[in-house]
Amino acid sequence: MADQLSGGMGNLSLDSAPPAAQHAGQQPAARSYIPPHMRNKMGGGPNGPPPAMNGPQPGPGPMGGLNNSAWAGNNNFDARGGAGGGGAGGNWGGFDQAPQQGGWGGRQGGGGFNRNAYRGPNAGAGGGGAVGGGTGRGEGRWIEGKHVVGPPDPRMERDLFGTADDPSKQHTGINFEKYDEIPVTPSGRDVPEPVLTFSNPPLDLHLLSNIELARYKIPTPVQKYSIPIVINGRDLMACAQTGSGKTGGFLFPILHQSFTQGPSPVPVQGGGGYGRQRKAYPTALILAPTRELVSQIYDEARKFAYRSWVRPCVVYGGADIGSQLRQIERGCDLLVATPGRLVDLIERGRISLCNIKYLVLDEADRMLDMGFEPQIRRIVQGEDMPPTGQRQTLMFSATFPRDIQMLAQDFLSDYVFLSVGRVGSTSENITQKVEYVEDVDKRSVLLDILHTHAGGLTLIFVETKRMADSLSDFLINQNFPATSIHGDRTQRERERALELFRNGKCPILVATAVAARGLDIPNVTHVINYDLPTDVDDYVHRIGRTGRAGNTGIATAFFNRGNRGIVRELLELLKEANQEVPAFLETIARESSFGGGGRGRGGGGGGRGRGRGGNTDFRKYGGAGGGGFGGGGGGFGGAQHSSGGGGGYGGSYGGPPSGGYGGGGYGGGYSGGGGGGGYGNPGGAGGQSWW
Ligand SMILES: Nc1ncnc2c1ncn2[C@@H]1O[C@H](COP(=O)(O)OP(=O)(O)OP(=O)(O)O)[C@@H](O)[C@H]1O
Repeated sequence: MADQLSGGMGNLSLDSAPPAAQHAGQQPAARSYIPPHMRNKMGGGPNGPPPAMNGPQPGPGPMGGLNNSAWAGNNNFDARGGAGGGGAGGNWGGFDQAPQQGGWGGRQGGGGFNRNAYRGPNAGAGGGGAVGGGTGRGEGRWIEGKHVVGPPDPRMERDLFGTADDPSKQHTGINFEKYDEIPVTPSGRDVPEPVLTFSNPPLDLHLLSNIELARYKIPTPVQKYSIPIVINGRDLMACAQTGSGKTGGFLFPILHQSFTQGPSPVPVQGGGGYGRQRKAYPTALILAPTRELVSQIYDEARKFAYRSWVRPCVVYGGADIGSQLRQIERGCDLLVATPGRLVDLIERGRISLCNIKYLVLDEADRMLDMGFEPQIRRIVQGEDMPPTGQRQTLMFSATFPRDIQMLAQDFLSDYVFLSVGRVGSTSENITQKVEYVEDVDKRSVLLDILHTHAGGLTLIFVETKRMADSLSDFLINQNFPATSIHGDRTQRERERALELFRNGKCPILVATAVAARGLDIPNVTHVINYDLPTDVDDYVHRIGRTGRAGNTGIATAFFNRGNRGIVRELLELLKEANQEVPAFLETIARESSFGGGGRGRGGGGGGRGRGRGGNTDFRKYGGAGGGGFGGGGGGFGGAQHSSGGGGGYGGSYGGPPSGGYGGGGYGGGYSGGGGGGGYGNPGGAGGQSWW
């Protein structure tokens, strides 16, 4: 019974009387925060619990759980407080306004019933009582309209935040301060002024204490803008360089809002009963394309939600769904998910999106690109998620091609577009080298590089899963400590490979594009594009696995005529980032522009509106031109992918946005003859829908 009760109700975020919405900048939680400098003065060590003031007393004892019939739906039940056990509740004070009868205890045994946790009569279907917060390690609660921060947990703190010299955590590099020089171009109606520091106001004090634990001193440019934009209730599409802190860019304002506004009530019809099929009602949903990336975002969310009422959860495919369900049942306020697994959980009736206030699409262009669009549409438009205008939608990526921006509009309302860094540029923290290497020579050139490159981690990108395996086998045979990661490996194998890479036991990782986006691994000093991707945006993301958070890195690409499809864009990119441009690239670019064919995508340059320059707010610049390349391409694109119709996508987008995609190139070439304008659903290469 105790088991059933404790934890089992955790996700019943139920509240009849939502806390009075706090306006941005108000700090209701301030009382429960004890600044680090005060903790010592109050008697506790820097990490130890401060002494009790008027804070919660120990839990009410072994039978605390069922007091006052909370179980029967009679209101007085703190969902996460756990009805079970009781008694073990800690003795942590320090909240001068905290309840008298609380109890901090373990999720399983502690907490007990908390009279003061009652938050209103609308107990809803399951009688699941008050909202917000747990009594597990490192968790806080939302009680009577106030955020009551949980007690510090030194061990958890070490796990989450590491120590100052921990090599497994990313540390800012020598160029971190230079981020401040990066130009930021916001566009849209009434863009709020950026914040310059991590401070209160506007940010919640408890969030600030977590940011301090993470040793972040100043916000990165994308964070400076995203914080006030989101706090002011706006939607956002943010395009910022790889490794420049986009994760914090969405987590900080969402957590700030959550800490100040508290949880949302679960709808009465919500089916949040305590039967076997319990449903979670997260208020924030973060979608990302790969398992590794959602895990990483989840880890970040745990850091910044530490000791708060917000409980982050993560779900992704390829892993045991049972344990993910159990995790969700213990409480799920901020959900990080891959689209496929989320759809699965929705179909099983275990997650409702009706309470979503914040929707984040990380790596949004990838998410809306090939493969993911149907699931995203289903999640965002085909279920019970509140529509645009009633939720905030945030999209982040280092690249935002215009065609994807067009598509993304369906999910946004009156949004601000943020472009950080020169348009679509890569970071100058990354030294980019391009070497001419024929396919047959790639292995030996790679060995030369690996022999001379000392120290740090090396990430090698190849195009196919089979190549990833065969190249890593080859390297192992050559006595290089290598491993591989790709979509055909099991989740365990993928995790293990990343772990070995991260901790330096296998400092060489051969990867397919699955590792291209978002992964934040400290000390990756070299990225090698053994096979170049066909899309220059993919190249941008891949090389962005190095040179993060102001650190420096090297990116080497093996280029030969088979890669001429991206030669123009690559050239442009190198110039933009002040990199050395080898003469052969110029030559091949010239050849290409005289009709050398190419590989469809952008053979003639740009097309599809994706050319360099495709990362500006398309509302501002209209659909025209694909960043200067678009118009001219004509027929190159058709050569390989198009079975008819020709035209490639050279025509690009003519005309202003309202005029739709003129020119006709886009729909045509890539799909093999769809032709004629529109950005329909060209059935691109490999039979995969582009959308
Ligand atoms: N304000 C900050 N101060 C110091 N370090 C920061 C700050 N913000 C983020 N970081 C660190 O910078 C690194 C890169 O951040 P993050 O992974 O969010 O980058 P990103 O922009 O999402 O990159 P990508 O485009 O590759 O996904 C992380 O290790 C993060 O901890």
